[in-house]
Amino acid sequence: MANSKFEYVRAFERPDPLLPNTFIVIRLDGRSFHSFSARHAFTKPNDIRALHLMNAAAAAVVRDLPDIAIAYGVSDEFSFVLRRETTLFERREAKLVTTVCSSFTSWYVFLWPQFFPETPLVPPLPSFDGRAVCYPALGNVRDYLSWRQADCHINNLYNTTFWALVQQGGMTTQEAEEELKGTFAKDKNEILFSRFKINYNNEPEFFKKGSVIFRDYTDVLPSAAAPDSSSPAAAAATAEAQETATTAVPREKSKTQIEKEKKRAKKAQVVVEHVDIIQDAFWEKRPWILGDR
Ligand SMILES: Nc1nc2c(ncn2[C@@H]2O[C@H](COP(=O)(O)OP(=O)(O)OP(=O)(O)O)[C@@H](O)[C@H]2O)c(=O)[nH]1
Ligand SMILES: [Mg+2]
Ligand SMILES: [Mg+2]
Repeated sequence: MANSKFEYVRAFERPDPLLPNTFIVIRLDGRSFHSFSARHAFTKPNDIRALHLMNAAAAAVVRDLPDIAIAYGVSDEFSFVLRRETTLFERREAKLVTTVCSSFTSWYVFLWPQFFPETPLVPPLPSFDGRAVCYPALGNVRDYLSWRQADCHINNLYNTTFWALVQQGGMTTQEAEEELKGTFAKDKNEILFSRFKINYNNEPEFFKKGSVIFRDYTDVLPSAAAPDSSSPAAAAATAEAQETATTAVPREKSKTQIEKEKKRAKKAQVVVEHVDIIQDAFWEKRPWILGDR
């Protein structure tokens, strides 16, 4: 069809590709969830139904998009980490962020009745903002996820103590806030234990650690954790490491390799765990998550 005289407006659109060869983290956060949670009578400090709903929506997004290597969620936020070599949507920022954000929101609303059968959604309906950040090194992504998990711990310890003072200690919210001003973690642990017989260490891992979602390849790929160093694959990996040590050219994958990986990703189970991702153990056990596998 011939171009219309209006078509020149297209030239005003700006390309927005994200930096190549970097991990892409897309973080979503619920809009005004302070009032949304009150309007829907979430239990305090943690509403297990709401957290399961967040996880179910995030797991559905991870299933839809095999390029997501891992996701981490706490409270009303979720971070999705895309593989360094992803070419999904030509790495266009707006397309990536809006797709992840709107799919997540759709799933959240769609699944709501399963998790809140007695509580109909009341407008303003839930919405989420989203942003993308590129991280060049694996260490940066590890630190990003550690930052979110450390935040989860700090907030959960504060909220658990705050609501114990209010719900069990009979304080007003203002009094509880005053009581906790300037306290350190050990003080909050002490308040919980001495006044309410709560040992913070025994609180559910779900609340203390947040939720980690990833594909579990242990059944699909038994050798993932310990590749045989004499295998052709290991030799190729060494050759590639030597090459990238001098050139750092982003690795192009063949179509067959991409197809193979897609099939493998489809077979793998998407799991939700509440585990430490700050220490090395989680990553050493699952090298495929942020590595090249
Ligand atoms: N009661 C309850 N509230 C929760 C729970 N999870 C999240 N929230 C609420 O959601 C808020 C999330 O915090 P923020 O994301 O910083 O604040 P927000 O109100 O969503 O505001 P914006 O993100 O700036 O739009 C918390 O402060 C809580 O009030 C929960 O499990 N139970
Ligand atoms: Mg929010
Ligand atoms: Mg938040």
